[in-house]
Amino acid sequence: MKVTINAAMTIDGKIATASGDSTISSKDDLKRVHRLRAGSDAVVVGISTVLADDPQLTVRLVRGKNPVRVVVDSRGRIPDDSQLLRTARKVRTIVAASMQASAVDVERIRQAGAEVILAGNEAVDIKALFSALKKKMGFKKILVEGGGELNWSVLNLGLADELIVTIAPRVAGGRLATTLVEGDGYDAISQGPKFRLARVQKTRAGELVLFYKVGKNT
Ligand SMILES: NC(=O)c1ccc[n+]([C@@H]2O[C@H](COP(=O)([O-])OP(=O)(O)OC[C@H]3O[C@@H](n4cnc5c(N)ncnc54)[C@H](O)[C@@H]3O)[C@@H](O)[C@H]2O)c1
Ligand SMILES: Nc1nc(=O)c(N)c(NC[C@H](O)[C@H](O)[C@H](O)COP(=O)(O)O)[nH]1
Repeated sequence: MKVTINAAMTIDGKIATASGDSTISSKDDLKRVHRLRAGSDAVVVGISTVLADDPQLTVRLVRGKNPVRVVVDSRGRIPDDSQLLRTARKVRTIVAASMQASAVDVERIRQAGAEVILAGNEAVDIKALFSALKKKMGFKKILVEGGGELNWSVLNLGLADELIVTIAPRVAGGRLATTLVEGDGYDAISQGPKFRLARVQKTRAGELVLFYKVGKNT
């Protein structure tokens, strides 16, 4: 199973401002993201992205099929009025929760038409989730669209094969702004995974799109 992380960030490495604005990619770059989605079996985001962006996670800007939408949501907090749950009967949607989710919320999410996968006691067990997506659902290509906490988990667990980052000609600043990779972080730079730059694209909007192959954590 191939796992790709895709995100857009400012020159100073932010994927959202401290107040949650993540309007970063140009229209051209968003078309590339939608093409990426159309070529993926599933697109995965963290619950904080859902709460901040209320995303549809569908293919709209180009022709192509919708991927299955997966939300990593340990406590089952996804709102009933979220676009994802409101359209869960039209576009297959999976909520990955942990034992922290109440039976009431699990049932509420199922009633909305989404499937629930339980994996993990506290945080969602991402390794177990990805294994289920591969073995139970037969998914071959997973697109992780953030945010920063989910990107950390996927990278730190060594689950990512590719990282695609769009650097927009913008600066967000803000010591509390969300960065590309959040989480506990490494003490030493050398502890983190290594990346091989495979391709660089420049867009008409002056963005740089960097395509990395992910090595294993050293
Ligand atoms: N610019 C971009 O490309 C981009 C992409 C996605 C999100 N964003 C922005 O990022 C922000 C959200 O990012 P974030 O880092 O706060 O949260 P996130 O979207 O990565 O969600 C993290 C949350 O998911 C849940 N979770 C459960 N198990 C987990 C696990 N094993 N690993 C990680 N998370 C787990 C936890 O509640 C955790 O706090 C929003 O402002 C959004 O707009 C930007
Ligand atoms: N590549 C990229 N550039 C951005 O500028 C941005 N904000 C995101 N954010 C990732 C997130 O998962 C969803 O792309 C958005 O929340 C919007 O998703 P929709 O258009 O509603 O499907 N991703």
